[in-house]
Amino acid sequence: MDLKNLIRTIPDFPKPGIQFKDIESITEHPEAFSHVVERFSEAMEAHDIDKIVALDARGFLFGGALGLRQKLPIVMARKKGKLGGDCVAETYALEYGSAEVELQKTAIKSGEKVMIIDDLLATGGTAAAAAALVNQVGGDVTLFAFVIELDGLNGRAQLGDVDTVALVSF
Ligand SMILES: O=P(O)(O)OC[C@H]1O[C@H](OP(=O)(O)OP(=O)(O)O)[C@H](O)[C@@H]1O
Ligand SMILES: Nc1ncnc2[nH]cnc12
Repeated sequence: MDLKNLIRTIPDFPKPGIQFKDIESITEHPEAFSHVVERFSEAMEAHDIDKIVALDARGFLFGGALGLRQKLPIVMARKKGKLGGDCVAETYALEYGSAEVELQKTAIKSGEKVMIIDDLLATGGTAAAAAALVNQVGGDVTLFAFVIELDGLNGRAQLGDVDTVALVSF
């Protein structure tokens, strides 16, 4: 499956100079989407994951599909103001701005092994903020999974020594 070739690039979105990698070019092809879920399934075999934390918004697609495939609970880390209930929050920088992400305090039980999943790793700010949230509520992040990694932005440096899988890099 040639995922790399399938992924559409939208030039100058959402800001001039950004080459936006559009994972909808994967989800609109069920065979490719299914291939991605199987690759993530393989990557998590070595980890005894208790829960999947899916990142807002495109990470929900992959986290949702993988969680169902693996019969694991899925929780959401969302942009500020969307979740409700008692939340922990972290602010982070993006390739094209900054944002704040939240997780419900009851989403993770102390000691649970967590996989964080998103469509894309760029600067690593989003994933690192999500990991900080999981840590704040007592969880243990043991795996990061991304469909795409943007090599030039050194996002992995933000993720410490936690196992990290990315299926395609640009
Ligand atoms: O590694 P980083 O530099 O943090 O960037 C990666 C994040 O940026 C994009 O999301 P975005 O914040 O644009 O939100 P969206 O998925 O809701 O469009 C992407 O889906 C990742 O979540
Ligand atoms: N180049 C990019 N394409 C898609 N999502 C992104 N998030 C941050 N940078 C991105």
